[in-house]
Amino acid sequence: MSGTLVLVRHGQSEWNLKNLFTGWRDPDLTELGIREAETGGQALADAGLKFDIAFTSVLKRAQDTLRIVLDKVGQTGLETIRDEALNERDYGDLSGLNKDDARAKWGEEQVHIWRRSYDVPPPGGESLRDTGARVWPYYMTEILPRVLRGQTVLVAAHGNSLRALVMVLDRLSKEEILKLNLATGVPMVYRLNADSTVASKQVLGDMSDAH
Ligand SMILES: O=C(O)[C@@H](CO)OP(=O)(O)O
Repeated sequence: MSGTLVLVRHGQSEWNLKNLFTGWRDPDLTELGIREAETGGQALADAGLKFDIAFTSVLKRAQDTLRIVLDKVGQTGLETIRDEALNERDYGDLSGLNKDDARAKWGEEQVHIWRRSYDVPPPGGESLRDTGARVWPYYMTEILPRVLRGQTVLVAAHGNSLRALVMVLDRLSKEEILKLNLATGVPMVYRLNADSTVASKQVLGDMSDAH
């Protein structure tokens, strides 16, 4: 066995609450989102996890979640790499629109296809496959080598950038990943084998609803 990879989706954001497509827009966490991050951080502290390095996106909701988690595990100021490769899927022209208004305008089915198909991008935006096309290489070159050297690495990111990673780690099919909604603020702890396959996966509590 080599190292440990912990993935955590940011807590609820203002735009999750308002039911808006968010993508690369940059809303803050809500009070609930802050509490979700605290709960996730406490679960990591209770599990006795200590990190060597953290990764996050360039968006506030993921960075704030990371800061709260690091505070809970007693590692404020841990070396952190921020990269837009870990950003949420770009929602293109849908960014900032209300999800129900979009359903009224384009129909339930079309909006569902944009939100949950594997390779149909929303207008001007990214599909999950497009998101994976930037997340996977970043994982391979920046994150995985550290885990294989035995480090414990924390990644605080987004619903869809993390779904792209979970798809590969859990060997999920396109159909399976589309059904998976990651809970906010709930850490997923992966222990990896030396050949980069998953030795074990533990989800630390599952008290939060996915959005
Ligand atoms: O709005 C977004 O950016 C994402 C995540 O909240 O939404 P969806 O559930 O459609 O992937």
